[in-house]
Amino acid sequence: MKFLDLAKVYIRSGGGGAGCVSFRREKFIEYGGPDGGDGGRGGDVWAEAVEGLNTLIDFRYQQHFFAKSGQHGMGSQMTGKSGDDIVLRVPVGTEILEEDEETVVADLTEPGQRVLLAKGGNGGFGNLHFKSSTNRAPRNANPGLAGVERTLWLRLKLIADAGLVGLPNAGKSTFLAAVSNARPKIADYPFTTLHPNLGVVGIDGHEFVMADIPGLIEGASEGRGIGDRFLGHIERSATLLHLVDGTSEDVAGDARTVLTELEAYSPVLMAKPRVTALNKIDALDDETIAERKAQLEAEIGTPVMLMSAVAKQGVTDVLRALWSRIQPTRHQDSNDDVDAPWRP
Ligand SMILES: Nc1nc2c(ncn2[C@@H]2O[C@H](COP(=O)(O)OP(=O)(O)OP(=O)(O)O)[C@@H](O)[C@H]2O)c(=O)[nH]1
Repeated sequence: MKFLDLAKVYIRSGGGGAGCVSFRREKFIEYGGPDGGDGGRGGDVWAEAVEGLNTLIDFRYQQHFFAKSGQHGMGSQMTGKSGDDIVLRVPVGTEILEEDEETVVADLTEPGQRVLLAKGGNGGFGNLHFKSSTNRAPRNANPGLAGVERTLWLRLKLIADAGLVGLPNAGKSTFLAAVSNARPKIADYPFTTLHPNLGVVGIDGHEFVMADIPGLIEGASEGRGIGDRFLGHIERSATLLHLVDGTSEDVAGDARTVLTELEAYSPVLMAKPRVTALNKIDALDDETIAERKAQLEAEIGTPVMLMSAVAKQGVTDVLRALWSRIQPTRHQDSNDDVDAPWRP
């Protein structure tokens, strides 16, 4: 699944139709009064958050959204037809920003939430409207109001329950593929994960969303590598899974690198409940496993779980540990009814 988290769209609401100047013309009726109808309203452009979407990829193929203008008014008091509204269907969690990429127009956090992005122009009045006691044959009508044109950014922050962090090649993609419905690209070189992937994980009858974030490297929070671009996606998640490659000679140093980056990027991320797992234990003998587990625990100061994504060893325990940290936040969400994480 390809993931696009930023999309630029050009929108325009429809202009209003012009009012009509017309007079009633019928046989045997002389000086029929004005009967010019009003112009139709132009179509609005709306955005609506819908469930079941988790990327903005559709907006890569279509970027222009122009609503139709209203039709002009006609004789015999006929109002012009209104232009149809257009609705941009976006994933829940999409922010809409002005062209400057900073000013927030809307933050769509609930399914069904709608925001008017550009209002269609009103139709102009036909000459019927201008009839008065002093002017029984008005020859004036209003033009319709013009539509509104805007350039906007759509920005999607993934709201995953669990975020996967670790150095490139720690095995994050392999793990996500092993435990979820996601099928990320897996390869034996760093930075395979150019786009974060989302997967739905099932454990003991519960489901949660896990996001695979491209590998962090030293200096990522200052803009090196590509991990930093995606750290924002996991800012709102309930917990993090830190995977450490057990085949590395320096597991403590690897873990330190990742934690330093998290700390530098955001204290919020650092403060999240975290599960740390030593991965790829299928490739190690027992002695090495024990040694590296001890080194890692000494470095981070919390217990380390043992796991192999490939051999599916220890995986269930890791998922249970994650779920035990996610569950309390779900409870809280349903009570407060605010900022509920997105559910597929
Ligand atoms: N032996 C062993 N190899 C593993 C395991 N998990 C992953 N690998 C291998 O490690 C390499 C990297 O795995 P990925 O899942 O692509 O790693 P990643 O952390 O997603 O890497 P980036 O996407 O580059 O950040 C691949 O060759 C995997 O086959 C495991 O449990 N055991």
